[in-house]
Amino acid sequence: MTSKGVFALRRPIIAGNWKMHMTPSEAVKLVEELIPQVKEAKAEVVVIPPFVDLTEVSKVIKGTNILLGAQNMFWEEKGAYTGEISPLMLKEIGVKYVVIGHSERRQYFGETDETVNKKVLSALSHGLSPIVCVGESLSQREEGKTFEVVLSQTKEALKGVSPDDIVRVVIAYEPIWAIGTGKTATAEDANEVIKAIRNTIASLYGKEKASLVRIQYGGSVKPENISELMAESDIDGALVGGASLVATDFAKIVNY
Ligand SMILES: O=C[C@H](O)COP(=O)(O)O
Repeated sequence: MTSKGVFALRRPIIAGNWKMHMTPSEAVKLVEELIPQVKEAKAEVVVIPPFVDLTEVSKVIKGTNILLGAQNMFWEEKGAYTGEISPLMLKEIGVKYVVIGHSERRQYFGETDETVNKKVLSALSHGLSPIVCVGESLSQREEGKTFEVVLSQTKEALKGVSPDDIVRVVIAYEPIWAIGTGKTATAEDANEVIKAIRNTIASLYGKEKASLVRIQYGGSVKPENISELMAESDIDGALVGGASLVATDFAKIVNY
């Protein structure tokens, strides 16, 4: 039996990371369109708008099956940290998930394994579930370093996470070369890396815990390739960028 068959408790999670798209009024329109189209979804559905849209989107999705995520957060609760957003602020407006260590943040905003780890620990201690992004660049893949890079990012991100909390962590495997490029890792290749991530979690927390951790694939996920990805044994969902900006496309992905 596949690991999905044995561990049916891993409910798929499909999240739309809007990145720096959608003003508050556009955001409201998008979720209003989305709500009726995803209400029968078997997967957990998450939308991840920019910070300034969160309050409005939170109001619109109240009472629906759509959950709210944020794209980043700082690890402190409050203080003189101009421009930052704290876990308490996110909690109060109904955020459940927070993306941490997206490759765009690692690339453009100086996010490191160390800051990722601090944010993961802070999110967990404030009752937020982190969606921790890991993934290799094209040159790392070409040099045969995919597993080394991804597994090291995973271990660093999880330092100090307790066995109780590990099941609240979601990992998103996003090969950087597949993000926004139209190039997708083959479902099989993605599954191999995701299996290796699960084995790493098993080596740290035991097989049973690892079997409960949800690991998504991200990188040019579209209505056309979602079924193939979800058919793999270890892929538990998707972190969707571009295709989550069009309600009908995101709905098709969610209802794969
Ligand atoms: O967070 C989402 C990913 O970076 C994937 O983006 P994409 O679907 O536009 O390739």
